[in-house]
Amino acid sequence: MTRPAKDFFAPLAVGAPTPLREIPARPSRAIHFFDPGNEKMAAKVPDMVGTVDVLLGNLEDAVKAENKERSRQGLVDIARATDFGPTQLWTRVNSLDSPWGLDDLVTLVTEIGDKLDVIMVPKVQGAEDIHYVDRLLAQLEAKAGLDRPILVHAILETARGVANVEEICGASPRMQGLSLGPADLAADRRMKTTRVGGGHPGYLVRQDPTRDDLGVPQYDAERTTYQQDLWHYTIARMVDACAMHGIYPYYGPFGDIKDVQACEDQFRNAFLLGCVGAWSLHPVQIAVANKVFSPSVEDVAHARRVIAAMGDGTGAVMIDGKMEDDASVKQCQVMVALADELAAIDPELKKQYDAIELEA
Ligand SMILES: CC(C)(COP(=O)(O)OP(=O)(O)OC[C@H]1O[C@@H](n2cnc3c(N)ncnc32)[C@H](O)[C@@H]1OP(=O)(O)O)[C@@H](O)C(=O)NCCC(=O)NCCSC(=O)C[C@H](O)C(=O)O
Ligand SMILES: [Mg+2]
Repeated sequence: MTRPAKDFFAPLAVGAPTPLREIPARPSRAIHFFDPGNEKMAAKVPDMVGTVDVLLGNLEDAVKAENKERSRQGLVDIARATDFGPTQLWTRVNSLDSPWGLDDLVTLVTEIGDKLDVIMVPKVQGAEDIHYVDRLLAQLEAKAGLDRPILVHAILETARGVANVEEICGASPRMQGLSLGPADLAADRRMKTTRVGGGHPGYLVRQDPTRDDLGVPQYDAERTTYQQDLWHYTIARMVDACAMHGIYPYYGPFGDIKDVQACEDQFRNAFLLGCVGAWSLHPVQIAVANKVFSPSVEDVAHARRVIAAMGDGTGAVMIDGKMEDDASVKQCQVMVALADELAAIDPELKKQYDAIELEA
């Protein structure tokens, strides 16, 4: 049974901080993964502060079993030694059924809980996983004397998780957002792709055959094919569930590091559908995510024009031959609100948005 409404925002342990009523819209275009136990990667972290919205110390998949403790301790050391300024610090802990998940939570919250913004929980199956983490975090926060709650981000990477996506999003006031985990999800669903995210050339639709003068289909004639997005359905479900609960959806990883163009396309599909960011696995993907998840100057200029022309936001006007009304002004407000949030933390973007405004 879910908690009654009157108890939903009550702390789950004596001395734990009061849960937030609203999840702040903090820019998180790129969630950059690094292994805190990898000396080369860890050495790069201090210089990445301020260049990326989120730095995430990854303790789960991609960290070898024999290095789990080293990576956990590495994250504690980095968090203590680094001033993260405007950059958020997240972690991805090991799954709740693994030998490391409990120690990850206990160690990180009690030792660096004051530095951690969000804990990403992999392979979430249903509300029961979030309830478990919720109560444990409250106990640990109380023990550590934390004065603000750590937020929780769930990765959607099992068929059961997808089926339960709405209840996962609404399971706790700590829920900050969801990411797609396309590799684990593909395996769990028995999809026949071995790629880490992105499309597949076999997932396509084909143009109808042309016909000869007698109307006979020419099956052997060349026909254009159009590759489709394998992840469209899941991302759309995530976006609706997140929007319904006032939390944030993210595309996950794109494993073909060298193919920055296809990465950009996959990220843009997610952006257009409503996602606010994606994972970056390699430094080269940070710029891709920052570009894609920032509204273009043209879109911001257009949105501001529509808002200005619509006055109190009701009625209908024509702009450049197109009808704008109460609904389209709301779309424009989404665009401008995001631009304002990003401009507040990204001086280069601010300059671009301000310059367009002057020209308009
Ligand atoms: C993908 C990598 C293994 C590639 O590493 P490497 O071969 O070392 O790349 P480069 O030689 O191009 O690296 C150049 C330098 O940059 C450093 N580097 C590389 N990646 C990072 C990083 N993420 N953060 C910081 N620094 C990084 C290298 O050390 C080189 O340094 P130097 O030699 O001093 O110049 C590697 O990028 C990597 O391991 N990335 C992270 C992978 C990861 O986190 N995977 C887990 C997330 S995806 C997932 O879990 C699937 C999901 O859950 C699902 O189910 O779908
Ligand atoms: Mg995974």
